[in-house]
Amino acid sequence: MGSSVMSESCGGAVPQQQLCEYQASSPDEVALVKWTDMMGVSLYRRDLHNISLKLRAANEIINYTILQIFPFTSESKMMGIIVQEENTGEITYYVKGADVALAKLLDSQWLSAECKKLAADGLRTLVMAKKTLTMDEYLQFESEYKEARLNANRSEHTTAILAKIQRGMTLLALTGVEDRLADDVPRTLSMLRTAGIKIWMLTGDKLETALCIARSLQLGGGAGWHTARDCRSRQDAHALLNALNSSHENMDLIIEGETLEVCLQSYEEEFVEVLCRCSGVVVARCSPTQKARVARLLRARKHVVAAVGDGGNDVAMIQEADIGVGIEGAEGRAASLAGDVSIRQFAFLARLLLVHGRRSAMRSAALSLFIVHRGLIVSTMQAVFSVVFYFSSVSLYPGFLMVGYGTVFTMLPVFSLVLDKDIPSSTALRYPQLYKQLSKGRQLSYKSFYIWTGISIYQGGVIMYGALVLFEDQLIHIVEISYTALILTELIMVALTIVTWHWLMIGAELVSLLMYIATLLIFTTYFDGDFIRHWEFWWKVIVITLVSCLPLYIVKHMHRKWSERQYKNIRK
Ligand SMILES: Nc1ncnc2c1ncn2[C@@H]1O[C@H](COP(=O)(O)OP(=O)(O)OP(=O)(O)O)[C@@H](O)[C@H]1O
Ligand SMILES: [Mg+2]
Repeated sequence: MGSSVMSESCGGAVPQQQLCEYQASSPDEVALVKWTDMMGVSLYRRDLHNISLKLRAANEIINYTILQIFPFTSESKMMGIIVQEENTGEITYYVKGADVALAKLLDSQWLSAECKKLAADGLRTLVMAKKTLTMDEYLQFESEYKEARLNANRSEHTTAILAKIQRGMTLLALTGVEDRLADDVPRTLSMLRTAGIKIWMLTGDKLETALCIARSLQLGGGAGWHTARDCRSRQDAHALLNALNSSHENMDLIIEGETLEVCLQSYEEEFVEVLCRCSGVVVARCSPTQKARVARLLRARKHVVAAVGDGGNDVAMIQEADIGVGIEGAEGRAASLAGDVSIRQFAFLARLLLVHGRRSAMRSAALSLFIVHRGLIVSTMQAVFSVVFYFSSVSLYPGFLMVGYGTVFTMLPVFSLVLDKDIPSSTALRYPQLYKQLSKGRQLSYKSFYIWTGISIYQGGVIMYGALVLFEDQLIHIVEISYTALILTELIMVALTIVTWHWLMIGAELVSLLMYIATLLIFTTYFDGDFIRHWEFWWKVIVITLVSCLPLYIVKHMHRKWSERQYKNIRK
């Protein structure tokens, strides 16, 4: 009955089961249509205006004309359709939706008890109901509905008109569809948890279904699931907050979207604090806006939020989060189009975060620090030069050399750092706890910034002071020696930083070096060509470069050996 269920190429003499592929906005609908097919009633044809059903046993085709469709919205949590049977002319209004929504229309004790039973088994429940309308009733409804849709306050008016024909509906069926988890989901979640990531599940499902799924996913890591009781008022929220505050530190909490809303309205700060203390959080019956709100609340408290979703109802949350990950799958492409990153399976999330995420954080940090280093070292040299020459404003290097320094001589090796891999992918996946180190922010902290500032000042000072005071008195020779030492220092520093060599990195280093040697030989205006051929030039350059780089190499080597022994052990 779903407006979005479509059957393709079902006509003709070919047995339809072999050709049909059903498509729908929700996988539940496909499951239901496939099930009726197995039972002998198949969806034979479906277009915008007609539905044909085939009763296999009687070899009979029943045609329906679609009179109205009421699409699913997360506010109403149901969808409806009005159809007219072609032969009898009977008009029927069918509705299917969440039990909470339909329970308001049906007076059935049986329904809620059965729903709970199905949900406790982890099944996604849908309730179906129908009502037969006379032609007069339908025509009156149609004209009122049309009018309501033209009204400025459209949604309010249409809801009121719909409520009118929804009176006196009869329960038709209750279905429970298993939302089977993909194979690797529990393993992926446990890897992410080991990586220090807190996992919250926000779902539109019933509380019982959500709890069952959360258990099978082993989502909680605490002392057991605590179900937050319903809250309707500020007093309820206060009582709940007190109860939660006094309960176990490490509990796992499951709460309904509406209750969460009430609690947040009155005690936002306190409640978010309680939620953050829990080791597992599940919000059931969560509307798309509530999902987005949760992401916003956490971001406002300086947590980094990655939202992962696969349905249209996750789009708002994905857009609200720091990192939105959309999964392309049975529920369409809305989430994957909205996300910053799109993946095909939930299991790829582990690789996305633990390998690529970790690596890009490391690489961005290394690149940023190197760019600081590259700029600061040459500024220090200019400063030393100016100070020695009585604060004169003479530029140490002519513009052409400065351009060369910033581009062809150093750019390729520095940028090739984005190809560096500190550990192989398999190791990053085998030891998710390595990801945890990122959260300490050591890669790009004030400390690392100051260390690199210190290194730049030391190296700039050594190169310039060495070239000036220790060895030379001719300006062109000072320029030549210091500039060569500077380029070599930068190339050596890149080489010292690289952990895993990529052939492009070797290429970048060699190309830069060759370019520089070629420049030395060709541009004799800036360099004294004869001096380069002198052994004196080279040993001076080598001594200065060694003094600037060797201490760093020793310190770095010792640091790696001593302080990161644990980390080094797993670096294969
Ligand atoms: N196409 C539909 N027709 C009728 N009812 C639906 C439809 N889609 C969802 N529902 C009902 O509305 C409820 C809320 O749906 P919603 O799409 O917000 O979340 P969900 O699909 O249950 O879970 P998730 O957030 O994990 O995707 C569902 O649990 C279901 O009972
Ligand atoms: Mg859904």
